[in-house]
Amino acid sequence: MAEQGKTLSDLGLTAIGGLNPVISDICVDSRSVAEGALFAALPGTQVHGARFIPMALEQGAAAVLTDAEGAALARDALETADAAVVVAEDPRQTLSYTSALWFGAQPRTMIAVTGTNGKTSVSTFARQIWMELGEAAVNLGTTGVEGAWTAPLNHTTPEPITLHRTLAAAAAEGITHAAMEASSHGLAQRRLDGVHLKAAGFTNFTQDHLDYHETFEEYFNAKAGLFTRVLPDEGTVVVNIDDPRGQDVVALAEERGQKLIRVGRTPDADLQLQGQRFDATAQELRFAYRGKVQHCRLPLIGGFQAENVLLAAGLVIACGADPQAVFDTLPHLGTVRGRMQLAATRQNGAAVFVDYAHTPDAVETALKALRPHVMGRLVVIVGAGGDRDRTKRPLMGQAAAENADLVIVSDDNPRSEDPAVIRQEVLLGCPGALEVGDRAEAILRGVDALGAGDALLVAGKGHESGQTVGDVIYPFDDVEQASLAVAALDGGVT
Ligand SMILES: CC(=O)N[C@H]1[C@@H](OP(=O)(O)OP(=O)(O)OC[C@H]2O[C@@H](n3ccc(=O)[nH]c3=O)[C@H](O)[C@@H]2O)O[C@H](CO)[C@@H](O)[C@@H]1O[C@H](C)C(=O)N[C@@H](C)C(=O)N[C@H](CCC(=O)O)C(=O)O
Ligand SMILES: Nc1ncnc2c1ncn2[C@@H]1O[C@H](COP(=O)(O)OP(=O)(O)OP(=O)(O)O)[C@@H](O)[C@H]1O
Ligand SMILES: N[C@H](CCC[C@H](N)C(=O)O)C(=O)O
Repeated sequence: MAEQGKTLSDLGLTAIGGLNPVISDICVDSRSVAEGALFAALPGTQVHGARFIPMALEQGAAAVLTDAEGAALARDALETADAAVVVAEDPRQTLSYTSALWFGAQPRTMIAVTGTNGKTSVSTFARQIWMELGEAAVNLGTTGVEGAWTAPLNHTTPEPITLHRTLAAAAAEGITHAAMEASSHGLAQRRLDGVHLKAAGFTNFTQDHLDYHETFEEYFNAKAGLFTRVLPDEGTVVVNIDDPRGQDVVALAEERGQKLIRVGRTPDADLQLQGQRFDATAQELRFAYRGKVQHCRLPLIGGFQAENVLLAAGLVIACGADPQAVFDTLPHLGTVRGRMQLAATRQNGAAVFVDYAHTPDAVETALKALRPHVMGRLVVIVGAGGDRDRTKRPLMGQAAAENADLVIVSDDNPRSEDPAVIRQEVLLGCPGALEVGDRAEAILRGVDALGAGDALLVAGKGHESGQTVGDVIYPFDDVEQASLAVAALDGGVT
């Protein structure tokens, strides 16, 4: 855990004029600055944190970390105070390195996964494989810290102070292995730059977050930073080469001389998926690792989960595990919370699945993946989040209409937006759909529509436990609502 009594130079920082105070704490929000703290005044999307330097100094900050713009903005306050001032070209990156030094410990074997979809799944499977092999492992991301030690997280990739506090706490609890999700926001903001990775994975690249990244290329470049900046030269890149952008990641790794494990269906894959057969609850896999054929029964729904599992296996192998021992764990893997999770079954055998598909590609992938497990019709509930990329809404509706037999458009975290307007934008892509704003009612209607052999996919919220309307988070759980709907219609059988 963080030691008191570290000086600026212990944290890798050099102040103008050589001041080197002992630091009591590090923080990014002026409202929580304590006496003797280092305040990182970061350029933000709304405001430059340097505006709050006077407030931080009044509260007793012993040092300020900022960029040249911040130093200029707060010149008067800084000139009259006796705090140490560190000016960095990229203060977010500097803060990441400083946070790593402040908290000190990290689990000794760490990997990170990036890509539009599949990060939570891959990091969860990697953690499950490690635990099956007897390692004390966790995964960190959208679903919090899970595994041999648990803790809640508010972000997929937490900002560096929270991240390193969590990694140090995990290490103190004896955790030796950690699989992390690297979101594009986290990478763009250099949140992972102080993390010591042995391997990094790439799942796929499709549309999301165009509200934050201005172009597709900027979005890809943010993700590429995991391989070009965060992973060291001696690290291993594990990449899904079936995705068109996977080849770009291969090229980046080759440029740096990093080791590579290619995963995919094509013959040049090191870990090659050769065949899949599906039944109601599982899939049989045939795959080969460097030419040696393997068979296993994977107790998971959805063909794409096999890609995620093989990527996870590749990452664990990249960290030194014996490949055959890794493959022997695969039949023991479990469903990732809220990802193609069987939530309830009707008396007539119809199944209700909950999935976190919240991008056009994920809606298409999830529906296509369910087809071979389902004999009858496919019903889907789809909606899009407020205050997020608007351009994906009609595309999500279209993906639903093209791949399901009945589409119900409902609400999914409208946040500050008018839910009816969001639904209209989704409906542009699926004009024939049923519109049921209230999500509990939509689930009830979806379950009611199921005949024998049919299935319902409740898409978008996965593991989430709330519905955010305005500033209020109402308790809401798709899995629970699915059970309630089945109980209401079938008389208590779930
Ligand atoms: C859009 C985004 O990523 N914002 C992050 C960014 O905030 P910002 O640039 O908007 O901050 P700002 O409001 O302009 O303020 C600038 C600076 O002034 C500071 N400040 C502000 C007010 C004040 O009174 N005093 C003060 O010191 C702020 O702490 C900040 O450092 O920098 C802050 C830390 O400095 C982050 O906490 C914040 O993450 C917010 C909370 C967030 O919600 N981010 C989401 C979008 C996110 O990162 N999501 C990803 C994506 C997940 C996915 O794949 O879907 C994730 O990894 O979770
Ligand atoms: N390999 C994949 N290819 C395409 N779609 C996928 C893949 N893996 C998962 N998905 C879809 O994406 C959804 C989210 O999966 P997961 O949570 O693993 O991704 P993620 O990248 O962590 O997303 P987020 O960062 O937004 O939480 C799943 O519920 C599924 O619908
Ligand atoms: N991490 C993603 C999750 C979206 C999940 C969906 N339920 C929504 O609220 O849009 C985001 O914040 O964009």
